[in-house]
Amino acid sequence: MILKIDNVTKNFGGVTAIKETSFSVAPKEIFGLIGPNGAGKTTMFNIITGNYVPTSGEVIFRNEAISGLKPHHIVRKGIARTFQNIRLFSSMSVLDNILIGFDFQARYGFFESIIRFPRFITEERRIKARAMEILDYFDMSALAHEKAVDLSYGQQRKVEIARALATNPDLLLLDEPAAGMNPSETEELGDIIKKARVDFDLTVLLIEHDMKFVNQLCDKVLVLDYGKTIFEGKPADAIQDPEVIAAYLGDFHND
Ligand SMILES: Nc1ncnc2c1ncn2[C@@H]1O[C@H](COP(=O)(O)OP(=O)(O)OP(=O)(O)O)[C@@H](O)[C@H]1O
Repeated sequence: MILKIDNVTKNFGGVTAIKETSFSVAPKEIFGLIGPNGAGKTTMFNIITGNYVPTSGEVIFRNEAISGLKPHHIVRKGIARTFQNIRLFSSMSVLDNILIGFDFQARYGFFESIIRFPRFITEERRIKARAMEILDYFDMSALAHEKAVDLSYGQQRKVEIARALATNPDLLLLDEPAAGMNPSETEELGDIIKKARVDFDLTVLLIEHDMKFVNQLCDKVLVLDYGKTIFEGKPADAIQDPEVIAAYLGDFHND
């Protein structure tokens, strides 16, 4: 298993956002975390990425306990994420947004970067070339010098994913990647995620409300309700499960 959530609980004052939750994600799996609003999905992401420390329990990534590590250390270990609300630097170019993802990887020191030692310049060229390759992979190289804010919503979501991939992760966390997308953008996104899993050797953990998307994309899902697991298994079985249907108040039948 690449990721193991071991009996994690997270309390905020009197609110228990996650209660004694355990699950494991296998390498190269596309794993969906689903559940109604307030179920604890984003809290779980924040625990995995080091933004929150669990009240109890442990997050194990590639056989190493990582709970309590700072977010930038966790990125270095190979976990990247996107956010529910797009967090691009809107007035910066698409390329510069991708380059931010590379920042932590740079192998030069502070003084080298000021004096612009040859090693710094070579490294800068290498990183730019790699960023352009990633943009090309997303069919967006023509947009490299556009401001992020001038892109469509679907394109901005793709840039966010591209930036996360620039950190060279083994595990990619996507928080509602299809939110606000139209059906054709959603379909394209699903294809990209499946393709990137192979081409970037990725494991994907995603939060999503669009059950059609989840059903087509995810190998496995975990359904949370009020911080507790109510279902774990195949998405096609989840949407038939009475407890899951009750928790979502029949939402699945709306599309
Ligand atoms: N920083 C915080 N302080 C206090 N309570 C919090 C905090 N973060 C989350 N919660 C609470 O924890 C519970 C779970 O919230 P969380 O955002 O994880 O749910 P979610 O499943 O991601 O919901 P949504 O689908 O609406 O994003 C909610 O009751 C929420 O109010």
